[in-house]
Amino acid sequence: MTDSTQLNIDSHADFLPENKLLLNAVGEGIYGFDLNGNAVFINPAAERMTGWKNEELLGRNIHDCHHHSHADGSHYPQEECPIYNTLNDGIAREISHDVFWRKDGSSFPVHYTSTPVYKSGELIGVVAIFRDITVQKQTEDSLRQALEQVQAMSEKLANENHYLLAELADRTGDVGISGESDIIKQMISQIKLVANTSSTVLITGENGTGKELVARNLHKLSDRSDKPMVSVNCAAFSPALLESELFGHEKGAFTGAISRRKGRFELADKGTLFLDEIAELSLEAQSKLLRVIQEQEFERVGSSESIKLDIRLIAATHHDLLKRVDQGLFRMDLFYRLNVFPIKVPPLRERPNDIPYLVSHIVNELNRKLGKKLKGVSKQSLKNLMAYTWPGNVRELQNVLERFSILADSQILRIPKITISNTEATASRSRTLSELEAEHITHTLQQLNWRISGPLGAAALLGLPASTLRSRMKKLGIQRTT
Ligand SMILES: Nc1ncnc2c1ncn2[C@@H]1O[C@H](COP(=O)(O)OP(=O)(O)OP(=O)(O)O)[C@@H](O)[C@H]1O
Repeated sequence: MTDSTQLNIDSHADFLPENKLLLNAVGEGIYGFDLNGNAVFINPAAERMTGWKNEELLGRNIHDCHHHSHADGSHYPQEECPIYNTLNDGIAREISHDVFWRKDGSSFPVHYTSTPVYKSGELIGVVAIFRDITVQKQTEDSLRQALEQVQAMSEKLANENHYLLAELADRTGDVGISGESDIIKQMISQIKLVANTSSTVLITGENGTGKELVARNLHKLSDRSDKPMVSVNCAAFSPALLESELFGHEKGAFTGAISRRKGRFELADKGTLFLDEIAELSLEAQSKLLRVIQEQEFERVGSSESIKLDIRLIAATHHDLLKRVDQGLFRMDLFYRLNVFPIKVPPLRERPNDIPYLVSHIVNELNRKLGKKLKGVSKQSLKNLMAYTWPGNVRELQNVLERFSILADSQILRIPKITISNTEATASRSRTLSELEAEHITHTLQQLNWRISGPLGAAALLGLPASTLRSRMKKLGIQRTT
């Protein structure tokens, strides 16, 4: 039997390597065993690794010195030792999950081979060659740990992503418009009809009715849904800033333009641009917008280079735009360009039957937001909510439910009758809108002990910024009475 897994030598003396220099030079530890399992040579690397000296082991059965226990400390009987098994059956072995023990009682992981040695076809001993694989094991362990961490992180990210997508789907999904009234069903079918075209849509409706929600659904149901929907609230910028916000600017186009900046039009290319509060655009910005719509191209502020665009435009306003046209505040040609497909979002008072659906949707959202386990509202509460006229529409409903959710001490919300104060007492004479508004604001303030701002303040309940509420109070002459 001659193959690469056995050593063949001519004389017993040859079992001791002729070239001691070579034996001394190799980095692997080498033990030679005779047929009785006694050590016949030990190289310096083996001495270094185990701490056992040549003279301590020569002529001895050394399993008990360096191989007496498994890594967990349990006894390692000699009959099971691969090196001694090679002595018995002459079969070479390669082992990588084992430990050798040092003289000082510590152990180290080893990779070793046990190779039979033959002389004239007869087995005369075994050579064991071993390597300390501590560093390799440490590297493997840290790699495994790193992989486990990466896997845990990737699972966490996947879960978060799933959660965020679910939240997003709930906020903006194609079923995110709650309501079963005919008027809402009709609006949803209009959305589905026009979503997948490139037609410009003008969404009108009172504050808080869901115009932005409609815009998100139009984008989501369109074939542009994998591209961004970029929103701009035209009321949030001064005319000069709005222009650079929409069209971007070149470096140095005006004081403060320290670098070139892309505008929202460019960012929305191939996607949807949602211009909220469109009635607030200055006449100058209206002219520019008209040109972009007509020519599908524009220039950055401070540049003469035209940039081509492919944009689906959606605009929204709570104003009566035709009235603004009459007043000379809005360009008629722009109005007609925007009003290609009008969608009117009905006020909540025209669809009280949607309130139960909205309440259930909003309570679910509040449970997530506030970490509560609310089940809904009581029957009487639902009646009370359906009897109210909701000047602030769905946003006001959200605010009322949030306020009662924060205060709730049971899983079923109890909401008292919500009234515009003194409605009954003065019902016989018709009142102006300002009077009604003043009464409603005063009543709300009284209920909240005249707190204006903060989550439990009147501004939040009325769905207005605190600054707007203060200016409305000033205008309507409302002062604290209690
Ligand atoms: N039918 C609906 N189903 C579920 N949520 C709705 C519905 N309508 C409105 N909402 C929610 O009410 C809130 C107000 O809606 P949104 O911001 O779309 O109103 P808006 O008309 O754009 O208001 P504003 O004119 O003040 O900007 C949002 O949180 C929106 O998700």
